[in-house]
Amino acid sequence: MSLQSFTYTGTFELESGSKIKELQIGYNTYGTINKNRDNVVWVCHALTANSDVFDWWKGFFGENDHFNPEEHFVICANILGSPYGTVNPLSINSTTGQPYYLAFPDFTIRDIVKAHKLLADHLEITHIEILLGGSLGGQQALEWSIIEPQRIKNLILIATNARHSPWGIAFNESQRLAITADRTFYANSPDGGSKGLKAARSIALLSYRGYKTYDITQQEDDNALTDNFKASSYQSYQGQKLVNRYNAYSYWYLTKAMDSHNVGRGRGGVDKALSLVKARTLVIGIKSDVLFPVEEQQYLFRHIPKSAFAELDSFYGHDGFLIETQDLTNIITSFFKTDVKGKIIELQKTA
Ligand SMILES: CC(=O)SCCNC(=O)CCNC(=O)[C@H](O)C(C)(C)COP(=O)(O)OP(=O)(O)OC[C@H]1O[C@@H](n2cnc3c(N)ncnc32)[C@H](O)[C@@H]1OP(=O)(O)O
Ligand SMILES: N[C@@H](CCO)C(=O)O
Repeated sequence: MSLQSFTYTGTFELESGSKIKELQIGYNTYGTINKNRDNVVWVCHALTANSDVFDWWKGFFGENDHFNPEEHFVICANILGSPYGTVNPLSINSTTGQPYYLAFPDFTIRDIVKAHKLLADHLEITHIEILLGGSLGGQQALEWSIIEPQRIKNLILIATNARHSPWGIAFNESQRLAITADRTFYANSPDGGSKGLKAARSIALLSYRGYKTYDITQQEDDNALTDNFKASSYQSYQGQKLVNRYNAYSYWYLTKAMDSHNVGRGRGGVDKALSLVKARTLVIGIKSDVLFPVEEQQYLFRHIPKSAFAELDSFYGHDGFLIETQDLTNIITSFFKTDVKGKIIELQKTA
């Protein structure tokens, strides 16, 4: 179904104590909820995706895919701060009548999840059969499973972590430095900071892919070349591709939200928080992921009570979670066929 919208008319209080009035949330649904209300699949999207999961996760979500509207009622909501239908820095601040831009309040992964909860309540979804997400989406899914263990039956965490790492924060800070080096960022206009955003995305790409990805896809045949390399134009192209569909303000705030992720904050530490997850959990890591290395998912596996672990082999690195849809389908199919506790799922490769 096309983009739908829900506006929470109460005052939405953020973890920082700041408040947002009239929280608008854009979301997509696919399929129909069944009589027992036990076919809900809720997807938490990653950094720059949107609620149209049938568009960006094709091969995994779609008419003829593993998660299809015939069997499942799929929901994906645009996250707080993202520019695809939910309140974000380019939205009009009802108090001033002007767009927020840099007056948008800082928010955390917990605030993003709090908005998901409001939407779930509004849609009367008391039971989520499967909650899943990769990367920043996995951070939300994990956080949600800790605060509402009764609502979530199965949890699938892909290429994610319990607490954002110093390495991940450093990548985000370098991207923010690129954005703020573009002084137009402070102009508070829809395309402010575009050049900075382009540079930021090219930095991010280095963490989403890896040496091997570039070696395979951007290798030169011409030994005589001294300039104008494919790898250079690729960086520039990917940076511009994001500028064409996103804005520097949402990106800046969302990278800050990612940095804030720590399930142990105020809960007596990460291990204690992970022990609160009641969902039957599948944790998937990607061998070549340099941003969320597989040790982070093994850690989740060791500390979430009813969990299984699988490793996915992809030369794409972290972004493999968006691309290796057949392998994801195979792993998830195996997971739902077995009753697992502390099980390592071997990936069954299809020819
Ligand atoms: C409204 C919307 O568009 S929403 C978009 C949805 N996006 C999301 O949800 C975010 C999540 N998705 C992603 O991050 C990405 O789409 C991924 C990871 C799934 C795939 O990344 P892609 O950029 O498609 O793949 P890849 O890294 O192979 O790059 C291919 C692109 O780079 C171009 N390219 C490849 N090599 C070069 C080069 N040397 N120089 C210039 N361009 C190059 C290709 O022509 C291709 O261009 P296209 O995207 O216009 O077709
Ligand atoms: N490529 C992903 C970020 C990595 O999780 C996105 O742009 O959402």
